[in-house]
Amino acid sequence: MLILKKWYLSQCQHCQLVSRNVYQQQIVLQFGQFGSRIAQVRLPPKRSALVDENLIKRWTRQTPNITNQTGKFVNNLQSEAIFRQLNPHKDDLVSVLLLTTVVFQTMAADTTNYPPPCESKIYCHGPLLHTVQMAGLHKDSKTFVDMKLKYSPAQVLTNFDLFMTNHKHNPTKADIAAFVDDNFDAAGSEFEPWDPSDWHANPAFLKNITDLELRAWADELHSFWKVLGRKIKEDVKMRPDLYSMIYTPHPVIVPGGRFREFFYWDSFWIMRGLLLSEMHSTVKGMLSNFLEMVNQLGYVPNGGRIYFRRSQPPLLIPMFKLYSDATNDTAFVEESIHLLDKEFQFWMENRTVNIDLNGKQYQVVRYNVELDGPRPESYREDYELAEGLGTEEEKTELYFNLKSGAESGWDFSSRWYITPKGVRKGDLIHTKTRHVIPVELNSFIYLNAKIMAEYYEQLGNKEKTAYYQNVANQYKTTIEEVFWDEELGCWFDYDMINKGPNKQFFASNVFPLWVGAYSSKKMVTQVVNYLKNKGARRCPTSSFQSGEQWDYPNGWAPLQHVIVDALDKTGDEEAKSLAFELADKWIRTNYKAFLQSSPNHMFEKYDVTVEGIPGGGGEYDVVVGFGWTNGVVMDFLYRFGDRIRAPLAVPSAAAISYPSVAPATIAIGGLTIAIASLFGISQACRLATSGNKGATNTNQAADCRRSLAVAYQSVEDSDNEETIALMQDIQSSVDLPVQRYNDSDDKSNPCICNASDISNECCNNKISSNEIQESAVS
Ligand SMILES: OC[C@H]1O[C@H](O[C@H]2O[C@H](CO)[C@@H](O)[C@H](O)[C@H]2O)[C@H](O)[C@@H](O)[C@@H]1O
Repeated sequence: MLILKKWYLSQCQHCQLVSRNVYQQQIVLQFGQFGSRIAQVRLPPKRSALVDENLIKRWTRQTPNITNQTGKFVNNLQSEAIFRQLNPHKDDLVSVLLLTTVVFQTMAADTTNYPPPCESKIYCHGPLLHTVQMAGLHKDSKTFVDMKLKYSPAQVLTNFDLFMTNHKHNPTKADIAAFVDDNFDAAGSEFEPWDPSDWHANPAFLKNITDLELRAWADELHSFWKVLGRKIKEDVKMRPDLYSMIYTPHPVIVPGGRFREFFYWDSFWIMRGLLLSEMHSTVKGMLSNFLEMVNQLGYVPNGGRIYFRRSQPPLLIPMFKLYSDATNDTAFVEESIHLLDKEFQFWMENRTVNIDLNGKQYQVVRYNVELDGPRPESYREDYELAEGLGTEEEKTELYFNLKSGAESGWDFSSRWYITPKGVRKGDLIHTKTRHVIPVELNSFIYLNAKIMAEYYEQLGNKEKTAYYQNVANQYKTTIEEVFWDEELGCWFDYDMINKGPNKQFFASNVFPLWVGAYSSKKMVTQVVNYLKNKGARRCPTSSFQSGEQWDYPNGWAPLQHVIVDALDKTGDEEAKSLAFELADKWIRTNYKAFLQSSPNHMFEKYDVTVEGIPGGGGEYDVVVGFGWTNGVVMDFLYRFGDRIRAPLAVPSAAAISYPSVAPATIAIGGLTIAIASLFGISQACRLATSGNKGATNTNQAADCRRSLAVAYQSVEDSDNEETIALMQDIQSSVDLPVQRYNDSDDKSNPCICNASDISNECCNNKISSNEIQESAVS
C-alpha cells in the first residue's frame, strides 16, 4: 500500500496524500495546493490507474467550476464526459474517474454552498491552518489560532508556499514548528497591563457574609478581577490583519487560562460578580463592546476571536437588565435599545424553525451554525472525528453540529447525541445539536422578549412593547405545550429527528423555572420533586457519563446558579430549601478545591460527586481562573451569607497533581492524611481516567486506582460515617480495582490489582494460581 501511495503521489505534484484517509481500501488524494480546501479523489489501490499531472491540469482547466485554490468541484457529468473523452481506452482510469465523479458529486453540495468558519486563510481555513494544526505542535489546538502574525497575511502565505516547495510538500513536524516560530508570535501577545479603575477594596457585599473564613475567601475572589482583566493593545485596532483577536475598545474580564478573550454567555455570571464588586464602569464597558459587535456583525460572537463566527446563549439583554437594575442607568438603555432589538432579531431571523405538534405549528429556536470545516480552535479534533464518517455530506453535517454545539455553550454533551438509528446515546460523532430544540434557549428567548417589552414600555414605544409582549406570550405557550411533561413534572428538549421529547435528565431541563415561563404553582412543586427524584441534590449536568465535559459527573457554575436562583425566587419553601442545599454544596466543593490546590485555584467546572474535585473530560484540560465560577460563588455567598458556613477542617493538601508518593505510605498516619490523600489521589485518578486526553495514561490510571483503593481502605477502617459516605461517592464515579486474596479467610495481606494488571507479581501469581477471591474494595 505504501509503495502505491508513493507511486500515486509521484504522478501528481499538486496532489497531497492524506495518509489518514486510507479509507475502504482506497487511497485518497487531495487536489489543489497542499492541504487546501480541496476535493478528494478516492483511487482504487491499483497501480495501473493512471493519474498524471497533465491530465489533472487539463481536467481542471476544462471543467469551469473547478479551481485549484478552493476546490469547488461541481458539474460532475461534464467532468466524467471530459475524462472519458481524454482517455477512451483506459478502463482502470475510467473506474477511477467514476469514483472521482461520485466523490466530487457529494462534495459539490458542501463546498459550493457553505462558507468556512471565517475568511482568513491563516486562522480559519486553508493549507497553512491544515498543515500546522494537523502537525499537532501544541497540546491545545487553540494555541496556534491565538498567535499573532509577524508579517502581513499575504507575506506569511507566500512564506508558506515557499516553505512547502522547499520541503517538497512533505515537511516534518520540526520543520513546521520552525515555520511557525519564524512567522508567528506567541499566543496572548495582544494585551497590555490594565488595572481596573473602578476596583476598590471592601465592597459592601462582603458584610453580608457572616462566616469570616468565607468572607476572606470572597474578598480574594473580589481581587481576582484584577488578574482576569484584559485590555487589548491599540496595535490590534491598527493592524487587525495580524491578529485573530477582535478589537474591542473597553477592557474585559475573561474566563482565564486558555480562554484569553471575552466569552459571551460567561459574561452574564462574570457581571453578577462584578456588580457585587461595584465595578459598574467595567460592566458598562463590556456591554458597550457587545453592542458594538452587534452593530458590526449583527450578533454577539461566541468569544472575542474572528474564528468564533457563531454566537452563544443569548444573554446580552439579561446582562443589560442586571446592569440597569443595579445602576438605574436608563440613558444607557435608551441609547442602546435599537442594538438590543437587533440582536434579538438575529435569533429570530437565523435560528428559528417551525415544528408541528398535535395539529398545531410552533416557532421554536435552536442553535444552528451552517459553516463548513473543522472549528479552527479545535481543528485536529474535529477533522479526525469527521474522518470516521463515509461521505463529505456527513462530514459537513457533523461540522455544522459541532459548531452548533459550541454555540450552545454545551460543547460537548450526550444531550446532543442521536445515532443514525435515532437512539439518544452514542458518541461525539453522533452530535446532532441543530436537530434538537433546547429548552433553555427557548426560555432565554422568552426572558429576552419579556425584558424588551418592559424596556420599550418604559421608553413609551407602544408598538414595540406590543410586539415583544406578543413574542413573550407566544414563547410561554410554546414552552408549556412543546416542552412540559405533566407526568414527569419537568420540561424536556424536543428532538426533531424522533419528533418527540428527550426525557433524560439534563440540568437545562429546569430553565423555564428560572425565567418564570410557567403557569401554576403546582408546577414548582412538580419540578422540585423531579429534581429530588433525579438525585439532583448536587445537580450534575446530566446523568450520563460520556467523557464529555457537559455531562455527569461535572457541575458547572452557570447551571448551578440558574437552578439555585430559580428555586430560590419561586417563594415556595421547599424550593427555597433545596436552593440553599444546592448552593451550600456548591460552595463547599468550590472552597475545598480552592484550599486543596496549590496555588489556590478556582476551576472552570467541578466533579459534583466528590467535594473539592475539579471536573474533567472533553477536549482540553480543566481551566483555572475562573470568571463565571467566581461570579457565582460571590452571588451565593452574598445571597446566603447569613447562614452558609465554611466546611470544617478542610485539609490544605496541595495534591492536585499526580501523586508521586508510594501508595503504601499515602494512607498511613491517621484519618486526616488519608482524606487529604484521597482528595489528591481521586483527582489524579479522575484526570487519568476520565477521558481527559491531556492526562490520559494507562499506567497513571492503574497506579491511581491502586492508590485510591489503599486510601479508601484506611478511611473506611476509621468507621467515620461522613468519610465513608464520601468514599462511596468516589467509588461510584471511579473505576476501582478489586482486592485479591490468596486465602479468603485471611484478608490481612491483600494485594490490589487491576483486572488487566499482569506486570505486578503478586497479582499475577494469584491470578494464575487460581486461588483468588475477588471482592470490590467497598
Ligand atoms: O475551545 C473549545 C471550546 O471552548 C469554549 O467552550 C468552553 O469554554 C467557554 C468559556 O468558558 C464556555 O463559554 C463554553 O460553555 C465551554 O464549553 C468555546 O466557547 C467553544 O466555542 C470552543 O469550541
